[in-house]
Amino acid sequence: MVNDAIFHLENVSKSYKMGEVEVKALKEAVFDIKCGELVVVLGPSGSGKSTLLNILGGMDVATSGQMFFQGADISRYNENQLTFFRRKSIGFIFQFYNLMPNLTARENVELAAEISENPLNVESVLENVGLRDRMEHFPSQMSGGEQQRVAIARAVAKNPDVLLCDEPTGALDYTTGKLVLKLLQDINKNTGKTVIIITHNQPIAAMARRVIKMRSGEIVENYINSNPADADLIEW
Ligand SMILES: Nc1ncnc2c1ncn2[C@@H]1O[C@H](COP(=O)(O)OP(=O)(O)OP(=O)(O)O)[C@@H](O)[C@H]1O
Repeated sequence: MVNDAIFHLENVSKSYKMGEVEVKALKEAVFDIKCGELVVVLGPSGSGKSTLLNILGGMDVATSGQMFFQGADISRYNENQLTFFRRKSIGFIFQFYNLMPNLTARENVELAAEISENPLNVESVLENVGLRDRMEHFPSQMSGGEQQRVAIARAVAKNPDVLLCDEPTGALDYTTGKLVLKLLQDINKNTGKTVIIITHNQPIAAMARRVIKMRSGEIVENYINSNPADADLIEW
């Protein structure tokens, strides 16, 4: 269900100093993301997508501007508050899964659940991502798509309000990538969690309710798809 803004950004900028040179990776970003939306942040390499994602997820802080999460001004948070915010509110899904190689699928998910305030049942979450028969397998015994499903289960089991996905299909073949997108879309529909996917892959934007386009550090478009496509039907 889509209702109030979960993220509200006001003139958020991020600069990096490279010796004498200043790189403006994000320039005066202004937008809202509503609670329960599926959002695709789209842009070419170097456009500032990861910079934006790092700020949204509390992994980095803006150089200037304000960012509100559920009404709270995150831009004023100290390190401890940011750590708590990341733990409680954000589930991260990365291109290369970032699973612990020496832990089974179940243990990888349990580890995340253990440090969470209000975790979901680990086995149910693994079942819901289609890994009932894979729980005792190690990452090296699973395909890329299965590993990404473990990573999704790990993010979901924390029971965060937001799933932040950084190129979640980047390391997967076409068919597996589509299955992962479908899973993210289903989680968004069935649980109402806000899902934010960053990608350079234009056709993926069709599955989003909100599309935020970036170029050279700027938000150049921000629009609503009134009729988002089923992830199954997207082609690239
Ligand atoms: N830690 C950093 N130090 C210096 N410059 C950085 C840093 N991180 C990003 N940049 C620069 O900021 C700009 C935006 O980078 P960013 O990684 O956010 O883009 P991106 O759209 O995610 O790219 P890609 O799709 O290739 O990951 C680039 O010019 C990049 O070189």
